[in-house]
Amino acid sequence: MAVFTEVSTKEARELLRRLQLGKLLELRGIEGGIENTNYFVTCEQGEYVLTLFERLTAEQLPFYLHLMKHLAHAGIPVPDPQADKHGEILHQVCGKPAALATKLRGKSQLSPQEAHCAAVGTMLARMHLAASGYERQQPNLRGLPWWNETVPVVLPHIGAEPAALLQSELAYQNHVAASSAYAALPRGPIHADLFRDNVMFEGEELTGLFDFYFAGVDTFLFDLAVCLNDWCIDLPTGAHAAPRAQAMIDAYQAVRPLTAHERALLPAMLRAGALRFWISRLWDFYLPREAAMLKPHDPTHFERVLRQRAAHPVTL
Ligand SMILES: Nc1ncnc2c1ncn2[C@@H]1O[C@H](COP(=O)(O)OP(=O)(O)O)[C@@H](O)[C@H]1O
Ligand SMILES: N[C@@H](CCOP(=O)(O)O)C(=O)O
Repeated sequence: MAVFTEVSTKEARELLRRLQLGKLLELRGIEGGIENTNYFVTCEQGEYVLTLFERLTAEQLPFYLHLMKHLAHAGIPVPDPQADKHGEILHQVCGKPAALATKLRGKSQLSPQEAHCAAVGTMLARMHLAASGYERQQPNLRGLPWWNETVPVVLPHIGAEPAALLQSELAYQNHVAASSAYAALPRGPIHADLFRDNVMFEGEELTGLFDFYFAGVDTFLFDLAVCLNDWCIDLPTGAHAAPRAQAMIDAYQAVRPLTAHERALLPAMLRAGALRFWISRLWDFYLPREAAMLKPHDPTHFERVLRQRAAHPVTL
């Protein structure tokens, strides 16, 4: 379940009144997700998703919500946060920061084929181009500084062999980040967590991207690497799935061709993407939040992906 905070119909009605969206017809808690409280809200004006932010602060949220609005205006199918009569899109519900955004149609495609991977590649590149015009700045809060802070926190919990890999990979990524090739990578606002469960499909048509709450300014290549590491691998082994990866990369490049530096650094960013989620999963696993936290994701999955990426670099 992902209802950490119960929202009453009275509170939902009050929000709809402020947003002038008409009468509440249905309020239903959403089971998926691990970060926030989510409800489907049906009202006279349509269907929406109400999110109460459990971890992110009111200072961090405007970057994500305005990015979603910017992308929605640019024609990217993302949830569009609804404003009150003052133009405010960050609200308060049950004393927590909250947003009400349009509901996307479709459902997650958890067993993607080449056509789905191509659709993600196309939309990711379109999103990067559209996001380039977004002016607010916020770094990827799960980027290299967070890895450097968090690795020492999780190290005491894991065995000698994974600990050695974690430390050596972190050293390698610090080295890459200090290089001139890395400094030359195109960057802008990225989604940074575009896994299979954050994309909607109807058949082979991609109908939406959501869950922008790990977004931040980082390299576009890192975003592509995160997608390749989830959509284009064999999940049980973590091995690269070449046909799906080629479909995603070709579709991405048809919209935004990769630069020479991006092509050269793809193997390093595939390792960076695996390291990022290995660290966050270790952190969630060994230092879970109190109360209603769900079963954490398996950290060893991204250890396997990282080992595969290091042993079999993918070159373009
Ligand atoms: N805008 C949306 N349109 C349709 N469904 C949504 C939308 N936002 C969230 N959902 C549904 O809610 C679930 C949980 O949302 P998610 O953003 O992944 O939560 P969390 O941030 O807690 O991980 C998703 O799997 C999806 O089914
Ligand atoms: N995609 C991440 C976890 C983030 O969860 P989400 O439900 O908010 O996308 C992972 O797999 O570790």
